[in-house]
Amino acid sequence: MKPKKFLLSFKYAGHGLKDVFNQEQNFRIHSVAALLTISAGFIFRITLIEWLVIIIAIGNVLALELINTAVERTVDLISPEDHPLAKKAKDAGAASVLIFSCAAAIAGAVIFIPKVLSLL
Ligand SMILES: Nc1ncnc2c1ncn2[C@@H]1O[C@H](COP(=O)(O)OP(=O)(O)OP(=O)(O)O)[C@@H](O)[C@H]1O
Repeated sequence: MKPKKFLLSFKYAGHGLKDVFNQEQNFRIHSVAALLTISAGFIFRITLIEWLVIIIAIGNVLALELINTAVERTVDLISPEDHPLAKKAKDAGAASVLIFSCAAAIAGAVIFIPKVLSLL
């Protein structure tokens, strides 16, 4: 790949990120949750392994939100009218975000609940 093309791919990814952040409320909610979780990580001085779990969880939730938005927009482009397959595609995309968000929330609870309880 040419260096210019490689750098342009970062620019296009930045455009995608900015656009989804501006357009999608769920992505903004997950971004705020990510910032709060990272702040909690610093406050509770979590371990290196705990940081790895948190960073992987946050990265995957946000990446899945971006992919889900891509699915939604592609479906809207291909099938502006209601169609049972359009619904199945969108609902499967939404379910992927839900599944990983639940897993990330459980991982966060396993890491942070004992630390919060130890303060009581
Ligand atoms: N073209 C379509 N055909 C059939 N069902 C659809 C279609 N578009 C959306 N739906 C369904 O309607 C429900 C609500 O969808 P809605 O349009 O509110 O959200 P979305 O398009 O999935 O996401 P967003 O609001 O972020 O664009 C979902 O179950 C979705 O699968």
